[in-house]
Amino acid sequence: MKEGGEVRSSAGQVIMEIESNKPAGNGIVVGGLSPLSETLWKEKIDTEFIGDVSARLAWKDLTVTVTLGNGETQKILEGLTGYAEPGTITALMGPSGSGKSTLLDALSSRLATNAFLSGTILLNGRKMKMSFGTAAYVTQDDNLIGTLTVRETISYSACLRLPNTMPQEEKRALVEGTIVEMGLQDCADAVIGNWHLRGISGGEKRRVSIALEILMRPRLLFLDEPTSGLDSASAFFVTQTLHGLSRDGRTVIASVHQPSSEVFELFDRLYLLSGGKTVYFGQVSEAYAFFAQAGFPCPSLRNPSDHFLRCINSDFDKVKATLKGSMKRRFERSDDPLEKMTTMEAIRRLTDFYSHSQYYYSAREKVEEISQVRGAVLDSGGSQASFLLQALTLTRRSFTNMSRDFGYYWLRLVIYLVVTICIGTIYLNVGTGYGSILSRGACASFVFGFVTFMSIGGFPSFVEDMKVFQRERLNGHYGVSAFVIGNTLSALPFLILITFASGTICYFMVRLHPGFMHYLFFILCLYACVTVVESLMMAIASVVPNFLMGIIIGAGIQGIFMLVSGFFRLPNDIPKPFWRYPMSYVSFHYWAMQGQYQNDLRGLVFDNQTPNLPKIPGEFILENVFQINVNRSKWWDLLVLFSMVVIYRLLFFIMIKVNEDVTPWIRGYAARRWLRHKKNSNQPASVDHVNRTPSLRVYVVEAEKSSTRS
Ligand SMILES: Nc1ncnc2c1ncn2[C@@H]1O[C@H](COP(=O)(O)OP(=O)(O)OP(=O)(O)O)[C@@H](O)[C@H]1O
Repeated sequence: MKEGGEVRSSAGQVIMEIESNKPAGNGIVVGGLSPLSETLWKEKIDTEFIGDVSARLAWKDLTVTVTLGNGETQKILEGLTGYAEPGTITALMGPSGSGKSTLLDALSSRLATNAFLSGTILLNGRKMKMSFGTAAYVTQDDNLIGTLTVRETISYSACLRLPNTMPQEEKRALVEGTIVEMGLQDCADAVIGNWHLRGISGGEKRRVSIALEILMRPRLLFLDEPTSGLDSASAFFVTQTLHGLSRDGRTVIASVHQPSSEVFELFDRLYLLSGGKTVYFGQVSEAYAFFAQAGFPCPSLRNPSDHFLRCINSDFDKVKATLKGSMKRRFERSDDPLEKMTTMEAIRRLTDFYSHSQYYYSAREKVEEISQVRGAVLDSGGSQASFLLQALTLTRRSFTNMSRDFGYYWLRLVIYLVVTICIGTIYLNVGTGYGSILSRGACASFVFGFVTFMSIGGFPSFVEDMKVFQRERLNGHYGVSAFVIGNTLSALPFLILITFASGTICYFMVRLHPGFMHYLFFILCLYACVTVVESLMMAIASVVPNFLMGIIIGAGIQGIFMLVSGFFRLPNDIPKPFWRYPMSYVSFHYWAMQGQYQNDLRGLVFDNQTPNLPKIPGEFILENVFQINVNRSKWWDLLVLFSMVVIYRLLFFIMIKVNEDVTPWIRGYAARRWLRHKKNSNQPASVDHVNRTPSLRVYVVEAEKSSTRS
């Protein structure tokens, strides 16, 4: 390659011109990189292409079909053709349900598993060479950690993704540069905010979400409704920031709902959709003329974008149908051609007009032209930090969040202390009288059953954690193992504190079996149970992101485990099939009770029912009253409990993986089978065009394989 010169294909044909780091007209840096961006890209990109890592995206005859719950199929997008060039910002507009998000998802390989794609998507002339780090995707929801400040949020993200070899000052400079780029200087040290912390505004949150995605300097940026829910000033500021990002040579595509005229003017191109079809694609400045030519001129004093949406929003038909009397006559007298026909008719005319217009032909021509140019393989590969650095950063970040979020552990600690003081006062100095035998059993059952049960109180915080994880995971910030390790290590001190404090109160107030080893066993047993419940709830949160459902499922599972723990029904009396084998052995309560009974009763001597009868040794009670296997050491029970701690953490890991890989695969498989079945039964759906399951993860694996091959 010659700098600023030509690149030739093996056949000697000129395939593209590269003007490295050279600003194009009107200050747009096309293909060039700021020194900061270059640090991140140069090691990753085929040196043949260094100098132009800009993203040219083109899509041709794109159709998306989904399978619905009732077995029907529906076309959500139909034959869309368009392109996006570096240095430009494209607005996807259309009424609600027109397919904006689906188009963004299709372009960024994030389609749902029941959605099937046909047509071609080319990035730099290559079929779908896109993976986690290449294109950044800012979703509608700002899933951020509420207890961190803006600066901390961006800094942690930088540590998670920037290479280990990058000096700290450079990382800091990149963070500060991003803060300035997104106009977040004034709120850089303010917390994001959560249910108990007042934080930054909605507009600022949006900008933080965008900042996190532009940190790695992606060349292609997708945004799903970055301005929805914002007031006009915030919406303008956010769009202006995006406009600025595009002028740095990036390719920006954003779906927008009802932009003000100031916001609308900031976009370069407009892709107008209605019912999944293209109504208009071209320069924003030419849309006005297009609508006039199609017979729907924008009335003076009307915001053009409002007019375009008014023309294609069929909901207006329903509104008009409900008008009565003078309101109806007022519409009928209007000169506006729209009032003389239904919106469905207007949409039909506009789509027909577009498909035969010069706008459509020039778009196709441009798409062909872009498709011929084979540019750089854009793959920044997501995170460039080592696994160790990721795990360490996640541990630090999660620990900071846990220590600042009152609802995560502090509230639980308070409740644990209150409840254990209650237990302590109720069983105070339980002694060794005849009645204390049952009291000791009941106390142990309550502590290891109900007290550990309270750990489900952390579920809302787990769900918040999982949302942040899922956003970051989908954008390739780190892997599942690093997340699970970070979460486990950061929770450790809090769980130790909770079990140590509440266990100590309970142990000494009730005066359980005296002796340090007995005390230690009790605390370790409580710790293991609380940790198992914690892991169980995390595993549930990874697949059930709904508070209520998750808590019900968690409570249900624990309720069943408690039932077979050996207290509510003695072990030998539990029905053998299923409940005794395997359920009681699966229940962590069972092992905790077996161990704690031995820990507490063995070695003690209890009064008999009447004073003249001989005293009862603890071992006798264990065997004959609680039906405990006294030949097994209590330490074996503790060992089983700690193995469960490991198993349940692994379960958490496996559940995330299943949710990520297996569930989408099964859904996709079921949807494909259904489509095939419909085809065989000669129903309208066609599978001929269904050439792949659009799973991002599957795609990434394939992309990696093919890049290794090449
Ligand atoms: N995976 C899916 N399965 C079934 N239907 C879907 C799926 N994805 C999208 N749809 C349907 O396709 C239509 C277009 O959805 P999409 O979210 O793309 O619209 P949108 O223009 O982004 O809407 P909004 O502006 O309200 O977000 C909707 O009717 C939606 O219900």
